[in-house]
Amino acid sequence: MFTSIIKATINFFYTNPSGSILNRFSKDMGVVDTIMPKLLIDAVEQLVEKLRELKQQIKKFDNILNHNTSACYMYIALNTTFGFWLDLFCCVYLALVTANCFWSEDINKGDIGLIITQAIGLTTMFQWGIKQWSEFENEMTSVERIAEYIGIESEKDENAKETWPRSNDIQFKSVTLKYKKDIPAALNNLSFVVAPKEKIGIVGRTGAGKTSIISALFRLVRFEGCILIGGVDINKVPLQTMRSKISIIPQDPVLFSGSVRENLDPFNQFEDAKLWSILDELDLKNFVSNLPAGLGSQILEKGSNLSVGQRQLFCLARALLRGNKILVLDEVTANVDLRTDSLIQLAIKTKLVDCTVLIIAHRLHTIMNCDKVLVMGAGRILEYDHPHRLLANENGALHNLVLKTGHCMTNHLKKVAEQVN
Ligand SMILES: Nc1ncnc2c1ncn2[C@@H]1O[C@H](COP(=O)(O)OP(=O)(O)OP(=O)(O)O)[C@@H](O)[C@H]1O
Repeated sequence: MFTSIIKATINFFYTNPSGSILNRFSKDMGVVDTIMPKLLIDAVEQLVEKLRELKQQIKKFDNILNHNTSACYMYIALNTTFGFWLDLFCCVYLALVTANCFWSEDINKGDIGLIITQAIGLTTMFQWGIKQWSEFENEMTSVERIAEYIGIESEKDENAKETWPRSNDIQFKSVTLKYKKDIPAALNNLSFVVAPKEKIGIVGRTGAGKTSIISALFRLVRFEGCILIGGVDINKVPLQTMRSKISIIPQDPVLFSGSVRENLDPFNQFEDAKLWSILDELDLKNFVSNLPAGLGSQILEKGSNLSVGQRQLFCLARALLRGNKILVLDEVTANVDLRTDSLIQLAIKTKLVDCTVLIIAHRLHTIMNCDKVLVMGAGRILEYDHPHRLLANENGALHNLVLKTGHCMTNHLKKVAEQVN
């Protein structure tokens, strides 16, 4: 660089300021002399280090491969040796049998052939049996490995509270639920309290958010805010425990292919007498006892050999058996005849006295006996009070809903108005 600069044309010195030329001789030369060699050395060191690690890895791999191959080799060698000794043993046995045939005078000559072929058949069977047994023994390692995992220590469920819930009150605190980010919330800052043993009817137009309340209660969808049952945040209770303590009878009742007994008591926890008494209470006793095998009679997948009403009643029977203190009925009476409807209403009144019951209803008369009615609209609470008090308010949401349901309920409304007056 120095020689080139010395021999440079004068034009170069006109166009390049002396500071810039000095910079090449000071800073740039400094970088080339001090920093670059260090960087290069570091880079090469890293490469060498990697190569060394790679070499070690290859050694390790070779070692492991050697172990594996020697184990395989031992296995094959042992198998071959075992086969060899087995063959030898059988040969000795055959030789002894044959020799015995020749030396023994009692044996007919014609039988000798038969004895030898039978002995050969026997040894073949013996060899095959022993080989299969030894294979079986070898494969037992899989059983051992499975057994090892069966016995592993389970994670301790610190939060599992057998006693939960101590009381069956439900409290929604500012619950907001959104199914997707870019759509409006299905529940909007919802807060209400259900006292223990209260029967609450949940009504509202389609899409108002009734089912979403249940989705939040069962933690089917994530929500903001909190829901307390018995004073405990349900998010802090293990999901399995939480769901097992709330019974739900969905609109489409869940029955599976199996006996009546299995459908009522899937975990076989109750005596037949208890099952019959529940069936009796729900007016199903006659029906089941007239079936060919009583409690052992078959119910088809989804209960397709039962009417919708019977399916609902069977589900209700199952819920009653479980004895959970919180029950959710989702549009239960929407598709049933009036008799089944009144049976379900009666069961709620008489059998579920100690239970907190949430009833989502389209048929408004079904929730008129409830302690309170929650009227939903666009994910918010429009009204929440005793049904008769709500009906008395002519501008109220429930009053309007009832007016839209037609003649039968309007009469009911008149009666209520008379009672209130
Ligand atoms: N899985 C879902 N994904 C996206 N949006 C949903 C989903 N389920 C419900 N929604 C929306 O959330 C809102 C409330 O629905 P929800 O099912 O709670 O109403 P509902 O009152 O039970 O209605 P219905 O009486 O017709 O059953 C509706 O706008 C609905 O479109």
